[in-house]
Amino acid sequence: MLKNITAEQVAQTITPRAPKSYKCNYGRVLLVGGNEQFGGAIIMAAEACLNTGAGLITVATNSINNAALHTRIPEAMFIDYHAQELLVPAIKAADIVVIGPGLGTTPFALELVKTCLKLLVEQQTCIIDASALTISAENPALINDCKAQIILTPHQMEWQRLSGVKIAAQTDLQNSTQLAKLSDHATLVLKSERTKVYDQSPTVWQNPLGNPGMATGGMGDTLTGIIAGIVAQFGTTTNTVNAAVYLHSFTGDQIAQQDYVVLPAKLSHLLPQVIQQFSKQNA
Ligand SMILES: NC(=O)C1=CN([C@@H]2O[C@H](COP(=O)(O)OP(=O)(O)OC[C@H]3O[C@@H](n4cnc5c(N)ncnc54)[C@H](O)[C@@H]3O)[C@@H](O)[C@H]2O)[C@@H](O)CC1
Ligand SMILES: Nc1ncnc2c1ncn2[C@@H]1O[C@H](COP(=O)(O)OP(=O)(O)O)[C@@H](O)[C@H]1O
Ligand SMILES: [Mg+2]
Repeated sequence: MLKNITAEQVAQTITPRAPKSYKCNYGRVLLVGGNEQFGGAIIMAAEACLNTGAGLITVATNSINNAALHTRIPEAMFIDYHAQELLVPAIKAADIVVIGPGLGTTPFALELVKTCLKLLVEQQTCIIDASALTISAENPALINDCKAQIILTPHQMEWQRLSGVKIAAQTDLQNSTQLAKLSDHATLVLKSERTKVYDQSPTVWQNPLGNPGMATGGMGDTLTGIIAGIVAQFGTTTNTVNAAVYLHSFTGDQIAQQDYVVLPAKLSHLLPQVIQQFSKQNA
């Protein structure tokens, strides 16, 4: 059954912060990605995650990206992703691990995906995006064996690679069947001009918002960061994933009222205001 995500559901999910709280109440997120070529992808994901309100953010990336990361968001901590002795404890300490934006598909990237997916446990959430999806397409057991709660965020070509379902044949029934084969505890955010969210139930959720100004590089990296930030604070459920998808497009639509193209950085900067607006609706 196809249902639209609604503003009311989002407002119910995004609750105001408790006065007696501190950073560790809002989730510890580790973002892994960004090679020599694609550092911007993991920085955009981290910036969106920060602006969504995650309590503590660490970025494990190529060291070449450190200066750019800290120029943009000094709030984020940095780990060189080659440093196993730092990476392994960071994976174990995280509530949420994002893997893939700008990671590339080299043998080293494959080793990183393996390290993350094998170490994670049931209480953690892993958001698998971009290059990590392409890598998993070649190594499907990685997702199947991962114990963490899984959120997959493919665009249509990434989903074709991962599921084997051709873009033209990506109907709800096919996607649900293929998702269940990949993992019995994964949520699928299948991105398009009208993104749909699939869990292991017969209900498929459709995002009613979004605009073609959002068709620009980095927009999916930004969504990944928002999903990480929302689930870090409000738990991993279909509702929280839906809320993140909705907030991303809602913010993009606000910007497109004036702007021809929706820049990911601008979307990220508007997020704290938009999320505050939703949090106050049921206060
Ligand atoms: N500033 C940066 O550093 C950026 C780096 N990026 C990274 O670049 C790497 C490759 O990702 P890409 O997605 O660019 O490349 P992919 O090769 O995974 O996907 C692009 C290909 O898919 C096809 N395609 C079909 N339907 C599509 C759809 N609905 N949306 C998108 N593509 C569709 C395109 O024609 C193209 O051939 C990833 O690691 C990604 O994170 C991107 O996130 C863009 C920004
Ligand atoms: N025409 C469109 N209308 C609405 N949303 C769009 C449109 N084109 C792209 N998007 C959104 O932009 C994002 C693109 O994701 P992705 O292709 O992974 O980007 P990138 O990897 O470059 O960051 C998705 O969230 C998608 O829903
Ligand atoms: Mg992408």
